[in-house]
Amino acid sequence: MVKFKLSSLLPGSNAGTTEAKDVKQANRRSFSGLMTKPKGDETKQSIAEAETVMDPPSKMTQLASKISQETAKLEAYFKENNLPLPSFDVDADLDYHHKLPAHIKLARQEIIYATKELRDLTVGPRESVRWSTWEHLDVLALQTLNHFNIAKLFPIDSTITLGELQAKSRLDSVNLARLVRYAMTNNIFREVSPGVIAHTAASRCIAEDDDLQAWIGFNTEDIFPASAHVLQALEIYPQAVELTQTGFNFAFDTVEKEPMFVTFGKDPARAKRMGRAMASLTGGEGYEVRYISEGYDFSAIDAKEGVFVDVGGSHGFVCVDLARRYKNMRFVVQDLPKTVDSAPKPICEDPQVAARVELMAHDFFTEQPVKGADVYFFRWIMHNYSTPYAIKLLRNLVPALKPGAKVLINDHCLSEPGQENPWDEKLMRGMDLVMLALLNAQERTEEEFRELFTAADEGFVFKGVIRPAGSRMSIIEAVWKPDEVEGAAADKVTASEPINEEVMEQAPLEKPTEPKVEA
Ligand SMILES: C[S@@+](CC[C@H](N)C(=O)[O-])C[C@H]1O[C@@H](n2cnc3c(N)ncnc32)[C@H](O)[C@@H]1O
Repeated sequence: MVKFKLSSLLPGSNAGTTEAKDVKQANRRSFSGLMTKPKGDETKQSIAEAETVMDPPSKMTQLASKISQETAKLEAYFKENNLPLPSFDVDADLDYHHKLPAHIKLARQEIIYATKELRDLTVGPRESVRWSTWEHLDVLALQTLNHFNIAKLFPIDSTITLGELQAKSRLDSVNLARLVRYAMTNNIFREVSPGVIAHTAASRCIAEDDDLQAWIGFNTEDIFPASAHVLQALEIYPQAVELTQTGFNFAFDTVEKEPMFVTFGKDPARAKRMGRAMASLTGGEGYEVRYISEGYDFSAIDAKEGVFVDVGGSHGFVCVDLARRYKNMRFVVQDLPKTVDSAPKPICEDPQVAARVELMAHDFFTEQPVKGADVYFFRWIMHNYSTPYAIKLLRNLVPALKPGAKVLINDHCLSEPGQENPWDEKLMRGMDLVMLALLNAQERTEEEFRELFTAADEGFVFKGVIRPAGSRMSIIEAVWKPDEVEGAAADKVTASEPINEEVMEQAPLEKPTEPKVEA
């Protein structure tokens, strides 16, 4: 930040130059009350006073005070409510953010942004850039420790020597020690005395949370190698739209052979890990499924026992959540045969819910078989595809759509740079790059979603985007030919009719159809 000195306005300085005029202007705007020209000793005194007055706190000081103020708010809340203070200790509350009211969540967020900014300023630009290139080593340590199940090898409430830990693991002593000790720099494990390891809150999460382990496995063993091959993919295929020309394909030797989902379909363990990873993310802050049931009003559809189709709905957790809230709607969860086969059966312990949620094998690159449903829902599907493929998915709905049918996309909706809070911006733009690495796909802005529907068919009327408060994801809505809703045409299938039995009984597809993008 350039700081102008009042002394530069005095006789003998470069007053009269353009630069000096600009300086005057700058000062006049900020400090109009100081512009009467002082004389003699008064001059010096006034300058000293003026400089004291005009010296605003530096960016660093502002950030430090913000951190201090917001931390005081957060801590006061913990104390007033007898909650344990955040800590790295093994018995810490692992998800305390869930318990905070909105204004305290805001204070927590402010601390997160301000600490990052203050740290970056303090480290300085050159050193920040230099060492940001080593962030993959955090991933490397997490990958290996998770893969070799190190966190599970000793009880949460006890300690273990590195020697004992090595005896229980497949890693040799040198590699085990260096990986564990690197992880400690991120508060995963701690060394209570030389060579003696204990759990921390973070290593306890890894030891106890199977979905989190799957999330780490999927990210570090699938996304991490894929990311490391994006450069190679972009060198050869700079247009980056095809599903078989991605970083993932280069990493796993499937270039021009098969898209990632086909590879996963052939490997049940890997597919299951991805499914559990998605479940872990869905429990993560800002991604909870409740934002769909709370953020969008389905009561009119519920009242008429309407049908909701979750296209690419994995194991149906969105439908189960909706069915718990809406007691009359019926649900069809569509996914690839192997995913459908691996879904829990029954899909939920509550029979009233389970009876209304049906699983169906369907390849969304083929025509939609459930005709006349009220809602076709795509959660984390459109962002898996570049525009030509995403258009194809929407077009595959068209023969099934009745006037007034809703198409809801639940994805991130990117804002202009700088509009999101810095944490959300980083995560959402991170997801955009993950999509590039795995599938040559992308996150989209509202305008890009609008264009997607327009390009798919002019019968789609774009309605806009809802972003429930607290959610990182948005609900993007289009309605099929809403002007034709009046009269008999409105319901090709009446809402109270059962879902087309023929469709529900169709043989599961053996293999997903690989789409060919039209030129
Ligand atoms: C990123 S996951 C999203 C899952 C779920 N919608 C959610 O919100 O977590 C993508 C899903 O699409 C499914 N999928 C991939 N290709 C498909 C295809 N051709 N037809 C149907 N489902 C497919 C995958 O099996 C996976 O469950």
